[in-house]
Amino acid sequence: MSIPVVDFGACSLREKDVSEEQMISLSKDLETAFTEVGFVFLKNTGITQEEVDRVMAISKTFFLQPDEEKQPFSRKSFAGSPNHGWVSFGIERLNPSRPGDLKEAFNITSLQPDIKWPSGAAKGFREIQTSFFQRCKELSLRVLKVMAFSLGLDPEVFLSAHRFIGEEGNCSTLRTLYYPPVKHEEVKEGQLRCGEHSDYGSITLLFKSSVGLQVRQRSGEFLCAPAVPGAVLVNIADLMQRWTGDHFVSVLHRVLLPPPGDLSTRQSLAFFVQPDDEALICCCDGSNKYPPVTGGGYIAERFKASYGQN
Ligand SMILES: O=C(O)CCC(=O)C(=O)O
Ligand SMILES: [Fe+2]
Repeated sequence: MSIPVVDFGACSLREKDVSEEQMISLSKDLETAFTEVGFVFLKNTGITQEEVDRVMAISKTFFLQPDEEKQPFSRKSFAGSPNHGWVSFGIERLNPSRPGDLKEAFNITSLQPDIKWPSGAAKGFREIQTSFFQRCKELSLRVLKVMAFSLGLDPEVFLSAHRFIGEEGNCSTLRTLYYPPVKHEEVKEGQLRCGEHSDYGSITLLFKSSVGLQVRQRSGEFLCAPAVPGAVLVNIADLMQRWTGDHFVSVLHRVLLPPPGDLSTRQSLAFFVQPDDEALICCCDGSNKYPPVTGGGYIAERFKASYGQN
């Protein structure tokens, strides 16, 4: 089955109210997508292509600077926010059995006033990224509400565990990714732009500049995600699968290399939604299939498993 495209217009950020009828129809569409594929394209979310382009443009300006300019913002150099900051090229392996991913990234996890931000050539970076973070937060909360409705749950069930997105006590992250041109003669065996992985938290919003993303289907085969202009790709992450007793599925995905000779760059923006650190996540179907876990505890374990001591 391909990734469904759903019109989210009724719940768009431009709308204040949504009728019961619209909610029923939308929630059915999301439920089907999240149980069968784990991914959905949402059209008419209220987040415009111009907004996305602005974030990508300032991000690219940052990434194209020499490494010395980016070094002061390295991940791990922000006390109290270990995931915040710049991840240099080739360092991360989302699939630990492959060589390093051919990408660099900047994670925006902390919006605290004392955080140091890039300036100079990347003037405006802070304002553009933080305002996009807030837009993604608003959209995520709307999606979580429809998801709860689709499961016949109290609409607050997910929202009440996501009270502090963008504040202390919640590690939701806006990650801007840059994939430079691929020099095929230097690529190691098995190396990709981004190795197979599933995301950790509740849901992820993904905005991308071009094709290359593949999503694993039930059959085990990887399916190319098409370009759907203006749409936001939303996927279920691991903690949400656990939360729903495996009803919604979190699936592997990866980013392939471009064909030899194609020297284009690629960019994407991922908004990783995580529950609050203190939120207690119990299977929402009452099945107790998995023991309760706190949002913060679960994420810390996952980071430990994939990064070890680094
Ligand atoms: O760049 C992309 O299209 C996907 C990135 C991704 O899946 C991730 O960073 O978790
Ligand atoms: Fe991902």
